[in-house]
Amino acid sequence: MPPLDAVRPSRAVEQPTCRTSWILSFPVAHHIRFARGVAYARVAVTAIDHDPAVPPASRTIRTFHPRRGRMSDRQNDALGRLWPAYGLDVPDGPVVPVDLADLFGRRAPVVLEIGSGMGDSTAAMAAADPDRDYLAVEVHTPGIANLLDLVDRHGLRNVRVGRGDALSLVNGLPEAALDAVHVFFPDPWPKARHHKRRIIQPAHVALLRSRLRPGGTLHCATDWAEYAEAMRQTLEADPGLVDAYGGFAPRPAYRPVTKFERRAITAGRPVVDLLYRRR
Ligand SMILES: C[S@@+](CC[C@H](N)C(=O)[O-])C[C@H]1O[C@@H](n2cnc3c(N)ncnc32)[C@H](O)[C@@H]1O
Repeated sequence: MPPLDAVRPSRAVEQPTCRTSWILSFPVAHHIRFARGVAYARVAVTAIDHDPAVPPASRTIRTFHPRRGRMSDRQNDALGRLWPAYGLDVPDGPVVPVDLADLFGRRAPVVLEIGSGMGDSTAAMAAADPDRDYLAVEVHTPGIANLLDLVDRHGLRNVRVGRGDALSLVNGLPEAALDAVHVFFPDPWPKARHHKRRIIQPAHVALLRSRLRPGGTLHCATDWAEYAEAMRQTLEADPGLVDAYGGFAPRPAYRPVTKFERRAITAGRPVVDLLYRRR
């Protein structure tokens, strides 16, 4: 079996059509279910329970760049075959409740990985940690397809892949639903006028924290020094979080070194980890 980071994209691809895609009209909420490996949408009329302490995250300012992608035949095939069983479309607009036990077919602690890129870290961590479920969220289709291919090749049953804005997905999760949230090497948006697009900012952190169980961890890593300091200040300022390490932490052994991180190391940019717990 090839190493987890051996896949290289090589061919242009259309956006996939997914059996879980649908258009929603407020106030009817739709509920995602998986049965016998097939995803389908069910109409439910439950109201969504918003935490009034959490300011709504902006729906117009995106934290990601639109990117074109190329995919290998293998990734195309993985996307077509595995999306119905492992994929979760995250629609824009109205909040859609996500039932994690339905999604994974069991009740286990869930790790949310925001911006999973090509999915190498997610696949490696999920393989090493079968007692927890991993929900990766990405907007970049080749990365999603690559992760599905890794899931297939490594026989991972504890991974699901969301396609869309992670903040929309998090809004649809119940309070305290997550064991951990990973935000590894988020886009740094270095220009001052773009800082509002950073994923680690007070409103987003409050939202993420609200979905962590008490004691659950928010783990961020970055190679961008100025963003690292801004992250530290933002996480310190959140009244519901406590620094689990006491400043920048060394890379925990469970976090694999990704291609992206290797590039940063080669370029001489030090990498820092930040680990905070929900009180
Ligand atoms: C710089 S890459 C890092 C990828 C990966 N974590 C790694 O370490 O290799 C950041 C990724 O986050 C994704 N991203 C940014 N904001 C997102 C959001 N709101 N929802 C889903 N994905 C997002 C981007 O598409 C991009 O692939």
